[in-house]
Amino acid sequence: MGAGRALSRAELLLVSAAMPGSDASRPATVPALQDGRLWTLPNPQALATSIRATAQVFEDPRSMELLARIRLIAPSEASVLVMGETGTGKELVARHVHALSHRAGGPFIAVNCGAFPETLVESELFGHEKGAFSGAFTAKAGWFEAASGGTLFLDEIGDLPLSIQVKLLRVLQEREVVRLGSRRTVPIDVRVIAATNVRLEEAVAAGHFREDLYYRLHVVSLDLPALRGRPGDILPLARYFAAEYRQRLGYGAIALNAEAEAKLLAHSWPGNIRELENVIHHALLICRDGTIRPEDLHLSALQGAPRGGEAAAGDPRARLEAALAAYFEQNREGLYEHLEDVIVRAAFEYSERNQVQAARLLGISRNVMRARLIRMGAIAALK
Ligand SMILES: Nc1ncnc2c1ncn2[C@@H]1O[C@H](COP(=O)(O)OP(=O)(O)OP(=O)(O)O)[C@@H](O)[C@H]1O
Repeated sequence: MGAGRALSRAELLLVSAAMPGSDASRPATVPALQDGRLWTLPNPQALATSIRATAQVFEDPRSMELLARIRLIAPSEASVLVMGETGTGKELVARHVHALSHRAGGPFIAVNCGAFPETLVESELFGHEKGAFSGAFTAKAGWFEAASGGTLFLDEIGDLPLSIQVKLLRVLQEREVVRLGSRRTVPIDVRVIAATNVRLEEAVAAGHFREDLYYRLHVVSLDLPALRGRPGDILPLARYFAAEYRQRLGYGAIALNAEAEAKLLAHSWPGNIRELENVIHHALLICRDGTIRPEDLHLSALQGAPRGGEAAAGDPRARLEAALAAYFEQNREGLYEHLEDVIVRAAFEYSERNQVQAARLLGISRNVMRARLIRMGAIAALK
């Protein structure tokens, strides 16, 4: 891997998987950058557990109703529209629908429609042929093809430009895609779950969202209540996150005292479950002798305005990008070297420390892989 070479798709995938906060909607773990490290490595076991179990807390009666509805609709093939404020668990619910459907053995692909400019979103969704536009050096399947046999989760569907909405409607009706720059139709076998945190009816009335697409997606809908509307979930979720992070951080037993619980119950949770998760994670890092007290709970001053939490905290993606830009500026010299180390290490961990598999994943020889791991101190020279 020579300096200055562009990263391949496999490498980029590994890097993005290894990035904390790689999901645009999650707050980035920017402090890691200040330690002079770009990415922390995912713990494959923790990752596997979270994906396998997608442990969920549904204890409030409203959540239990939701769970019953998920179970009811999961086996059907109908498109689903998941609605709810930011952080209410739309993606988690979509994964659950997928896991309980006949498509559970197929891929689940989650895409944030708002994260791509109009010019890119079309080729990302539907794919493109080589030479379809400047920069299309190779042909590429889009998300619809990639999700074949499984589920495509289209988050922030309300952000799709109108021109793409027309095309999406066609694809859903015809069940086939045409890659950009091609005339050939490719049949697709994908269930679409779309999500929105804006009222799509209002977007339809304002002319920002096509009515026909709205009805097409709305065959089945799941309306996720805000956390303040399901108070019975607050403490079970807090305990769940405390246990989860305690384990990840390797801490001993953790308990919330009664005053801390009362403080959690009194808050309005504008950032919903994601905010609660962050609050508990933070509390765990600063609490003493295994007890979370009210002073360990740093709650936002905002009161329940949809999307308010995120706006006040600043767009996490923008924060990460700014931090990355600063880091790139300061570390131009060793950057590629560093990226390569991250990729090699991530591949090694993903392959459960199997050198042959890791080498295969990156398309390099085992000897190169081994030499690299020794140089990085990841394995001993005489092993
Ligand atoms: N019922 C639940 N039990 C446990 N954890 C949950 C539950 N619902 C959501 N979470 C967790 O809360 C966080 C936010 O959930 P998720 O990303 O699904 O929300 P979202 O509504 O898709 O957010 P956004 O609108 O910002 O895309 C995730 O870490 C998720 O695992």
